[in-house]
Amino acid sequence: MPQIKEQRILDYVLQNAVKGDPQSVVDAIDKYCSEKEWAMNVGNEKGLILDKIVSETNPSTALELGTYCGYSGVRIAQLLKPGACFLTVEKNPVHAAIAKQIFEFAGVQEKIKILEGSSEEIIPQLKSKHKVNTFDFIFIDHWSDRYTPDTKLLEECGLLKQGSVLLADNVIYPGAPDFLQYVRNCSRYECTNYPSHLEYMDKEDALEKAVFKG
Ligand SMILES: Oc1cc(-c2ccc(F)cc2)cc2nccnc12
Ligand SMILES: [Mg+2]
Repeated sequence: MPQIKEQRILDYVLQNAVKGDPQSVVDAIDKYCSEKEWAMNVGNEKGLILDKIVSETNPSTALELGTYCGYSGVRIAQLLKPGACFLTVEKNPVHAAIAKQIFEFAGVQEKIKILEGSSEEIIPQLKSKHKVNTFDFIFIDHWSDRYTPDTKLLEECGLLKQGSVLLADNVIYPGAPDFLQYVRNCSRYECTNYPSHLEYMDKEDALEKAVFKG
């Protein structure tokens, strides 16, 4: 019995999903986390909303804050057009290592680059070190107390352009009240709320989309 939950999730994927089939990896993680052990993947209900917004945005450049085991990274990567640049930031090296193996098994490792470290340390390096100009799409799913400071940091670092789409998970549970207050009261954002439920639970949650107006 592997010692940590994330390793057990990876083992379940390796034994139950189909190598090179991203959707089977997503489905296997959802099956394990709804039947065996809860984990903080965005899940299928919110995941379908994520899919719709990624497809509508059709980003050339995408950023994810909070990789965890790579569940949302696989969902996003499978929707990206060829040649799109997708970076995902993960502070926890153990989780980053699990996500790397999930991406490789799903066959999306060529589409996605994991940046290990804290968002506050990595965001200021994105233009210089990672040759990024601006992001078309950003999925915010790390720690809710970083949502607002990192959004401001993205603005200050010139990483947003007119039309950049920010999509934040967990704005109801665990909650990101200061982020909602910031983007909903800032004239530079056009906000839309997508009511849903906490992954694998009946608890209410929601995604918030904030489109940067420039
Ligand atoms: O989707 C999520 C859910 C939770 C979470 C934790 C504990 C609970 F009881 C309920 C929900 C934490 C998260 N942290 C970072 C990114 N996403 C998260
Ligand atoms: Mg989340």
